[in-house]
Amino acid sequence: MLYESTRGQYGRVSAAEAIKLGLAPDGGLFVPCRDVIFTEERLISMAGLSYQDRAIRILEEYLGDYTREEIAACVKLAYSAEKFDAPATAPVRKLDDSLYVLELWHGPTCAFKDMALQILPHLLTRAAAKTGEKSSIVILVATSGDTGKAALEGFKDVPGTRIIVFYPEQGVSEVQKLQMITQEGNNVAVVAVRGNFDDAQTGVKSIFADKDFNQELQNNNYRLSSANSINWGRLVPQISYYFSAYLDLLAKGEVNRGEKINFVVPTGNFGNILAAYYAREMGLPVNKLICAANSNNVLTDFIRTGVYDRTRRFLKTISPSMDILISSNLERLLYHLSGRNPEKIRQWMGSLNKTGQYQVDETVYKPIGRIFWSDFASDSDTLATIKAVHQRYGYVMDTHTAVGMRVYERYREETGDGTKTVIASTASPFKFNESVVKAILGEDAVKGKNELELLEVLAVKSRLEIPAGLRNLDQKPVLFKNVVSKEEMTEAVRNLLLKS
Ligand SMILES: N[C@@H](CCOP(=O)(O)O)C(=O)O
Repeated sequence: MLYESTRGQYGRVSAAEAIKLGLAPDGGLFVPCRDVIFTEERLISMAGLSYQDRAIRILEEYLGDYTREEIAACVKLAYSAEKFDAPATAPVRKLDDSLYVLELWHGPTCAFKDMALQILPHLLTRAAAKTGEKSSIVILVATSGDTGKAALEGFKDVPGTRIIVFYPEQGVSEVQKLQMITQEGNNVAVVAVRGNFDDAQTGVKSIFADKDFNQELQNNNYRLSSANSINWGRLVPQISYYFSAYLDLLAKGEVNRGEKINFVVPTGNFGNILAAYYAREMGLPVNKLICAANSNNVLTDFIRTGVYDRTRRFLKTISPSMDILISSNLERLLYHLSGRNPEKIRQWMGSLNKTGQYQVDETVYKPIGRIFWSDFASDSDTLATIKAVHQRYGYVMDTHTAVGMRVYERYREETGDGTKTVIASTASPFKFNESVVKAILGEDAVKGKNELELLEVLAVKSRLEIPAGLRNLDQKPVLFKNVVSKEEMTEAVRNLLLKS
């Protein structure tokens, strides 16, 4: 399988090259050059397999220049019992006869990002070897909270790599921040940015685009790559869990052969839902992909109108990982739906850059309406949903998952569609415990307590164990205190790599 850039100004590359580069040098995103289709028979034959074996079947379709043994070795290292505290890796919980929750947060950092970032370092180091890379790979990450910690955990102490994570100084939860600034490892760095996630992501993308700086890095034996979902190696492992969820339902007799289901995906950078789109295109029986946004509802407006407009106030919400107005992965969807038209993509992305807006044409807008449905949930909706779900099902969900749940309720009210539905649960409730405790126990329960004290409160109330990765965070030394403006991000990278 070869990969091409959505902007059409860079040659086709192997999977290893695409993963090593992260972002295409013309500013585009790498996408597979041909479609991958799983027949119904093939799908059914995977129902009895473990998560690991299902993942191998998906990955080998896309990573043609890796042997099955190499993929299997990467999968085994990534999805082991030491790393994931659920035997099923990504278990599906049943809430009622037509509603299920796919828990994607049983990895070391308690967010769905582990599903990809536990395997990406193995894929990337092999990619470097396959492409004869001599330089150290420097992973630059922009995070709104979850990707950063998951990438640090995945890449810490990986030989031949360095990792630098930029996060919005005021834009992540206390737990998320502590997880990152206490990160140990001989190749890691964490930098706060005065600004929001979009500033951090735009800053990272402009470092990738800065030819002189990249040359300077090359002269010092460094090559940049990415661990955000702009990197195909981040996205492709995420396809596996949609297959796995469906196969679990099939294996348990919850769905019949060929029966379609809906997926609800809380999303900000459009990576998670794009992985679900690929799964659907590959033949997974999916009816609707329900895109759940928070009050930064740029994606909802886009899906409803075909107009992408980021010229609006950036809001800080209680689902901070989704506080994003520039959703990078939408570019891949538009590329596919426009019939792989790089001119159109350049036009729309150019307009987004210049004016903050673009409008897609009918050929793209129509299939979007057929495949996707979208709505958003405000913070008060989110809190009310956590409480209602806890009362109704005894199930505790985090704020991002609750956004998904609320949007699903609206979907049902509006469409009457009773298709079985799986909500992608993107983070452990312990990670956003302040809002979760407030929702379930009321305002007074959080008064005067920090998020680390609230872990205990939530553990008692939910009768769940505090995940290992979140315990004792306050006793770890803070190792990173650097704060920069978005204009200083390149200099921060230079200082970390070339001057220290
Ligand atoms: N929600 C993300 C933002 C970056 O998204 P990614 O999927 O492209 O890594 C975060 O938590 O950092």
